[in-house]
Amino acid sequence: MKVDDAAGVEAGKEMEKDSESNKPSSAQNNPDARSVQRTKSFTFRAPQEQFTIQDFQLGKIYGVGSYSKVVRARKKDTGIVYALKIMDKKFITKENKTSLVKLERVVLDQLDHPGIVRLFFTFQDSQSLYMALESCEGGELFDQITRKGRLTEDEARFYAAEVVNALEYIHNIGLIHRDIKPENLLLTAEGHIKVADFGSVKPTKDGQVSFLPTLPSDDKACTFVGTAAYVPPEVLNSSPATFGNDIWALGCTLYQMLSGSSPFKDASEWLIFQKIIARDLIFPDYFSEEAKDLTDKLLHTDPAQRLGAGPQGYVALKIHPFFSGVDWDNIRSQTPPKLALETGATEGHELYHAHDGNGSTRSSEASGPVPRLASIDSFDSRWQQFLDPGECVVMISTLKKLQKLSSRKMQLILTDKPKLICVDPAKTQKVNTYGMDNQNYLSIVVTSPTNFKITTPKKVMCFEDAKQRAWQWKEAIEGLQKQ
Ligand SMILES: Nc1ncnc2c1ncn2[C@@H]1O[C@H](COP(=O)(O)OP(=O)(O)OP(=O)(O)O)[C@@H](O)[C@H]1O
Repeated sequence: MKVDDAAGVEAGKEMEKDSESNKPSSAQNNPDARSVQRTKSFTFRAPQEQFTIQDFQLGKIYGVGSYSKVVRARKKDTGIVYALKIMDKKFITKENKTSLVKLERVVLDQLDHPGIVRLFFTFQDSQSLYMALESCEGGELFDQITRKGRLTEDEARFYAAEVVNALEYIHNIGLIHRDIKPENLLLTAEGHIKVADFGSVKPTKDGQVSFLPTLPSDDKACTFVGTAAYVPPEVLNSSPATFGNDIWALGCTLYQMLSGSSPFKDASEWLIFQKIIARDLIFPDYFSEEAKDLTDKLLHTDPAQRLGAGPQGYVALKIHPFFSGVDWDNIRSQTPPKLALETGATEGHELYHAHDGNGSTRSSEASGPVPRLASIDSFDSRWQQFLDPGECVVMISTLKKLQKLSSRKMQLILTDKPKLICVDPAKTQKVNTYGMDNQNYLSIVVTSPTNFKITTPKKVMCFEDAKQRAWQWKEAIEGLQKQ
C-alpha cells in the first residue's frame, strides 16, 4: 500500500472510529442524546452507511470550503435530497485536518435543534469521506443581504432571533461555534435559519458533547480561528475562546444585515484588525435606537459584558427592546421574510482602495454599475502586494482554473486599473497580470452560472466559480472595459 493510500484509510477510520472518552455519557445531561444507544461501544445517531456515490444523482455545487466541496445530491432510491459534503481523504491527511473532520462529525451527530443543519449519515470510498447534511435550499444569509442591499429591521429581527435561539442551544451544551457569519447561516427553502459549518467549533471543558477527539492546540499566539471581519478584539490579543466570541460575531452579523456590510471592513486583514481593536464602529443614521443599542451591547469590548454572554445570559438578550414582539417559544412557526432569488442583475458597487504605503488608507466609495464585492474578508493582505498604491479591487474570489486533465485553485482579482490578476494562492510568486486596453484585448464568455472563459491574445483560461458568480465576473469586466 502506498503511503498516501494508507493515509486515506486512516482518515476514514479516524472519522468513524468508536471513540473512548472519559467524559460522562451525554445522555445523562442531554435529553436529545437519549435516542443514541450507549452500550459499551458508542453508536452514532447518524450512521455510517455502506452507500456509494453512484447511489446519488448529483446536482449543483452549493459551495467549496477549505477542505471540502458541498454538492446537492438526490438519493436515487428514496428521492430525498441532501447536501453532500465531500472531503478528499489524502488532502485531509496531508493538511492535518483529520481530527477537525472527526470533531465536526461527532458534534453534528449530537446536535439536535431545528436551527442547526442536521447530519443524516456518512459513508466513504477509497478516495473520499461523505457527510449527508440537511439540504438548505435557500442558500446563505450572506446572499440575501447582497441581493437585497440591506435588510429591513423586521427581516433582521426575524433572522437574528432565530440565530439567538440556535446559539442559546449551542452554548447551553457547551460549544463555542467560532465562525458565526452570514456565510455560515444557511436558509431552508421556506427561509428559516440553519446554523452550519461546525469546522471551527470549540467544546468547553464542562460541555455535554461526548466522544470528542483529541485536538491540536489552537491557543498559540498569532493564530486565530474564524473569519477576520467577525473576530472579537480579545481573540486578537490571544485570549482563549469564550461564548462571547459568538455573541460578538452575532453583533457583526446584525450590523451587516441592517447596513449591507460588516462593521469592521477594510482592504486587508491587518487593517480590519486595527479597526476591531480600536472598536472603530460607526452606525448609519437609519439604524433605529433599539438596533444601535443592541448592536452596541453585543459588540462590548469586554466579552463577559456582551449581552447574552453576561451574567443574565440569554434572558437579558431576549428581552432587549429590539426583540420586542418576538414570540420566543414559537419562533420556528413564524413566517420568514420572503427570499430574494438570484438574478443576473446586480446593484451598487463598493471599491476598496489599496493601502498607499504611507500608513494611511482611503475609505471605500460607491459608484457605477459594477457588482458588489463578494465579501471583504475574502480580501486578505496577501493580495495587497499585487496592487499599486491607490488601486481599487472591484471583484476578488478564489476560483478553480480548469485545465485539460486537472484543475487548480486560483485567486482572481479584478481592479479598477483596469487589470485582471491571477495568482496561485499556493505560490504567490506565480502571478499573471492581464491588462484590458485595446492592445491587450481580453474577452469573457459565460458558459454556465459557475463557468466562464477568459480569452487574451495569448491564451484561453477556463474558470469555475463555485458561488455561481460567472455573470457577475462578466458584468464587472465588461463594465470596466466600457469606462
Ligand atoms: N447543508 C448545506 N446546504 C446547502 N449548502 C451548504 C450546506 N452546507 C454547506 N453549504 C454550502 O457549501 C459551502 C461550502 O461549505 P463547507 O462546509 O465545505 O465549507 P465552508 O464553511 O464554506 O468553508 P470552510 O471549510 O473553509 O470554513 C458553504 O459556503 C455553503 O454555502
